[in-house]
Parts: sequence; structure tokens; C-alpha cells
Amino acid sequence: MPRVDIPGSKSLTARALFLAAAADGVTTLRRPLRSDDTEGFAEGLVRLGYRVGRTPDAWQVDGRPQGPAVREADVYCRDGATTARFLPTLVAAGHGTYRFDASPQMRRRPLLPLTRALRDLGVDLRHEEAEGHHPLTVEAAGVEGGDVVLDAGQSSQYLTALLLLGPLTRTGLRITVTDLVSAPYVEITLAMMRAFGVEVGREGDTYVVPPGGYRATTYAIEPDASTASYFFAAAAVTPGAEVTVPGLGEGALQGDLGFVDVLRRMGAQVTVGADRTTVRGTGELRGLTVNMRDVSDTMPTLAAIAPYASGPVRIEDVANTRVKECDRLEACASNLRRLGVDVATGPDWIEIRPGAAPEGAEITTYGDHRVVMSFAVTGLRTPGISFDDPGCVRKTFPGFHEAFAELRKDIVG
Ligand SMILES: O=C(O)C1=C[C@@H](OP(=O)(O)O)[C@@H](O)[C@H](O)C1
Ligand SMILES: C=C(OP(=O)(O)O)C(=O)O
Repeated sequence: MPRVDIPGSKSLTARALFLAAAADGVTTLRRPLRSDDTEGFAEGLVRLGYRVGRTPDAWQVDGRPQGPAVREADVYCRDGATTARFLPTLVAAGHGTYRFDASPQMRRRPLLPLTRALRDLGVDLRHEEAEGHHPLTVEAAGVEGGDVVLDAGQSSQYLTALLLLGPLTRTGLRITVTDLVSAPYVEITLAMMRAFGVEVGREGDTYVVPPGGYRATTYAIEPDASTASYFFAAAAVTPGAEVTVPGLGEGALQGDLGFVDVLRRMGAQVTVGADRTTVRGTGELRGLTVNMRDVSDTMPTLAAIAPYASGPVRIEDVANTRVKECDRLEACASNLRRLGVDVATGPDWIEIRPGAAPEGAEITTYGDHRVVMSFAVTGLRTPGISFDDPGCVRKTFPGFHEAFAELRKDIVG
């Protein structure tokens, strides 16, 4: 039964690149994700004068605790929100003039709570067009540190960016958070900061980040748990199929591995071992109501298999999926309707009511890799599903279609 090797985590790779660039010494990243987002992040560092050596299995970064090696740079962040939010924060601790721009898709996505917090900390940051959107310019002169209040109710990436910045400030940061989505991503950040020598304290809603910088290390990147969700879902909708993903088990840092708990509640057989996870399709797929605030990147995966459930599937508390690569709630709803499925949405929820078997149709992707990868799973059971832009999977998994075709051969024939 198939064992699927999933490429490295986007979230871990982006954080590791930031930490490695800021650390004192040379860091080696093992099994980094090679995709548009992470190559874009690495390219951004190169534009800023960091040395990033890339071989297929490992990336090596020469850290510069003092900040970018060049005094002026123009950085293009492509579609990557981690790049577009973390890199302007990294350079704030250096000295120079740094301009950042991004793709039209990323330009539409917000970052105002982060840029406000940076300004509150004394960073000279200018938005060129719309307030709180790219393009923007940072006139960096180092960051003293101190207290800052942050609303991370739209994106945890704002908090991650500030946490990562903390050790690069002169006196450290105390970040008080008024709201937070995607909380498990913050736990990833804290665990990785620890691996690079920094322990963040907690006092209620306040994160206390000490000054003193990062220590270089060798860091192994886990397989991407959000990417794994398509392969686990494939097993869950295929009676008798079993998919094992090595490298994601009990100790995994990524909250998105929790998607297998949703599949278990629906009737799949799930085994989470020390260093691998297996999902087996039992032929049963029950409807459910589930809160996905913590794991919202897997909302489209669940929406795309919901038509095969025996009862309604209601996904709640996912308002922030409206400000991702596209408005994912509406993208999922409109594509499911195209397949003839009954769907309703509200400000922060979607409900899929299974009825007659879905019909094949062309899926409108809105340039969103997760729309493609999710509806590819629907395509295991419904013939005739195609995509207007299948290539947008390059954001996190350029080889997705080949890997998924391989799996289909193994489990469907
Ligand atoms: O920090 C990260 O690496 C991420 C955090 C999440 O974003 P939000 O916090 O914006 O929900 C997630 O959706 C994104 O794919 C990656
Ligand atoms: C939301 C996503 O990406 P990001 O916010 O990192 O661009 C994602 O990968 O689903």
C-alpha cells in the first residue's frame, strides 16, 4: 500500500531561512521545500546580500546578525505571504533602504496590523500605494525594542514576524496579542526559535522575547502536513486504500497534521506513529461539524471530499480563509456548485450538503494551489474534473500532479 514522500514544509522552510539569515554562523537546512514560495524567499535573501548555497537536499545560509549585506535592495516576494511579511520585518533590524513588492495576488492580501506594529516600534515604513499592502519601503535603522500590541485575528504570520524579530532588537520585545488565528503556527515559530537558541517567555497574552540574537545550527525540515492532507483525504474517500506518510508522526511540529483527526471522526482509520502517519479508507465517511480555526489551510481539502459524506459537513470559524491566495470560502462554494453540489456559506463558515453524485466540470482555480490540490482529490471519485490553471501548484508543490497520478494508479487503478 502506498507510502508517499511529501516535500518539505513551506512554513518550516520560510522560518528556517529567516532564522539562518539572522543567526551567528553558517546554518544547514536539510530537506528544505523547493517550490515557488520558498525559492522566492531564498531569492529575496540573496537580493539582500545573504549567501544562500542551494543543493537538491540541503541549503546553506551564511548568517548576518548585523542585517543585510547591501544598503539598498528591491525584493520581489512573488505570491508568498511568509516572504512578503517576514522579509520586511527581518530587514527592519538592519541598516539601509529596502523596497518590497509582490504579485497582484499577494498585493491584495493584508499586512496592516504588522506594518502598524513595526511603526509603533519606531520603524520607518512607507506603503507606496494602498495602506497595509505591498509595495512598501523600509528605511531600516535597527530596532530598539519594547512593548507592542498586535491584533493577529486575521493572520498569525504578523505575530510570527514580530517574534522572529524580537532577538534582533537591542532590548527585546514584549508582544501583547489581542486576538489570534492559526495558533499552531505560532507554536512552530516558538519551537524553531528554541532550536536556534532563543527561549520566548509567556505572561498571559504577552510574549516576552529576549534580545541576544540566534545561534546557527543544522535543521531538518519536516514534510509539509498541509500537502499531506490531500494524500490522506485520497485514502479516506477510497474504500480499502491505505496511505502512509513517513516523517510526520507524534512529534511533528505542524498543527495541520490534526487534519487526520477530522478524517478519523468521519470514519477513516488513522494511525499516528512515532515518525509516520497512516490513513485507511473504510468505506464510511460521515458528515460532521468542525471548527477549523487552527487548521484552516485544510478547509478546502475537507470541502472537496464533503460531497462523498453521508451527511452535511459544516466547517466553522474560518473567516481568515477569505484573505488567502483567494477568497477560499467562495472559491470552494462556487466550484462545488459547478459540480452540482448544494452549498451554503456565511461570513466564517461553509456547509456542504451531499446529495446526488457530483458531476465533472472545469474548476476555476483563482491561482490558488490549494483549490487545485483539493479538487484533485474530488477527481478520484468524479470523472471529468479539470482545472483552468493546474500549474499554480508550483507555490508549494511543483510535482503535485505527477505524485498524485502515481497515487491514483496505486489506489484506484
Ligand atoms: O506562518 C505560516 O507559515 C502560515 C500561517 C497560516 O497563515 P495565517 O496565520 O495567515 O492563517 C497558514 O495559512 C499559512 O499557509 C502558513
Ligand atoms: C495561505 C497559504 O499561504 P501563505 O499565507 O503562506 O501565502 C497557504 O499555503 O495555504
